[in-house]
Amino acid sequence: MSVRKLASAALDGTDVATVGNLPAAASLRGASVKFGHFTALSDINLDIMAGEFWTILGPSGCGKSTMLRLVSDLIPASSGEVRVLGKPTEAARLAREFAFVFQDATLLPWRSALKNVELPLEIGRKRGVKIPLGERTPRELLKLVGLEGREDALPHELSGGMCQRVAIARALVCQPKLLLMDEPFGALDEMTRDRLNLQLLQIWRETGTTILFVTHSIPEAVFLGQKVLMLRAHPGRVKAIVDIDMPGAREMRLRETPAFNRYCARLRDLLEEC
Ligand SMILES: Nc1ncnc2c1ncn2[C@@H]1O[C@H](COP(=O)(O)OP(=O)(O)OP(=O)(O)O)[C@@H](O)[C@H]1O
Repeated sequence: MSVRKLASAALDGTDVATVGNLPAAASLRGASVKFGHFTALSDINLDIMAGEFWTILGPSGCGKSTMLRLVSDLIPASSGEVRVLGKPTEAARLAREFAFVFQDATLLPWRSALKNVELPLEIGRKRGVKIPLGERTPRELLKLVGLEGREDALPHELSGGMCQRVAIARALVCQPKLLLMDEPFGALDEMTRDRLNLQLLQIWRETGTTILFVTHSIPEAVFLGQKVLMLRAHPGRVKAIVDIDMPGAREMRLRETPAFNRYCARLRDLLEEC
């Protein structure tokens, strides 16, 4: 069964943990998050299948970041269940099944681009964690994100977009099966963002990593996502899952097509209802 069919089965309500041999990259069953008396996320049921690219949209404070923090074991579910690659989130974290990219690149300023990318491997070795030999070395990852020749540059010698690309290379160094991205390009200018969108799609195709990507930008969500998850607020719940079905390559030209604009208009309407 293809990944796409598995995804459809999941969305039809089939228990994907038992569909075929492929576990969902992330699976949430009745998951809720409470901070004291405040419910940030309520009864979330989702299956994000291996290899898919999901974008997450929703009004400010609806729980987009909370959802990524929940999946990445930064916060526990107050009720319900969350699994990553079939494992409880803590086991998935310890097995380095996922990696996180934040809006701020959070590079160590005294380390070169290459040394920043190597950091998770060094930390892993010091902790005695066996890290699988990557298909790509840190140098090759810097090439993949378009930074060949800048390996020795310090973060202050790089632009914001370049620092974010180093952060993506660093996130990929332990070969995560799931990449969680919280507004990674939110602070960048539009042209840089567009360029990084194209590059991220190329990385996604080449690595086969599942991506969960939070954004405030409807065009960005439609351009990148195979599926857009729309959350509504108070409490954070799933408002809609919209399949983005646009044949052909995702190129910048796509943004001028009627199909693209129709998806944007539909999501704008959904957002207004949230
Ligand atoms: N540690 C915390 N303690 C208490 N409340 C929290 C905590 N973290 C998040 N919240 C609340 O949970 C809700 C969801 O927050 P979250 O950051 O996930 O929203 P978001 O959709 O990512 O917002 P934005 O789009 O503005 O970044 C908000 O009302 C927020 O104030």
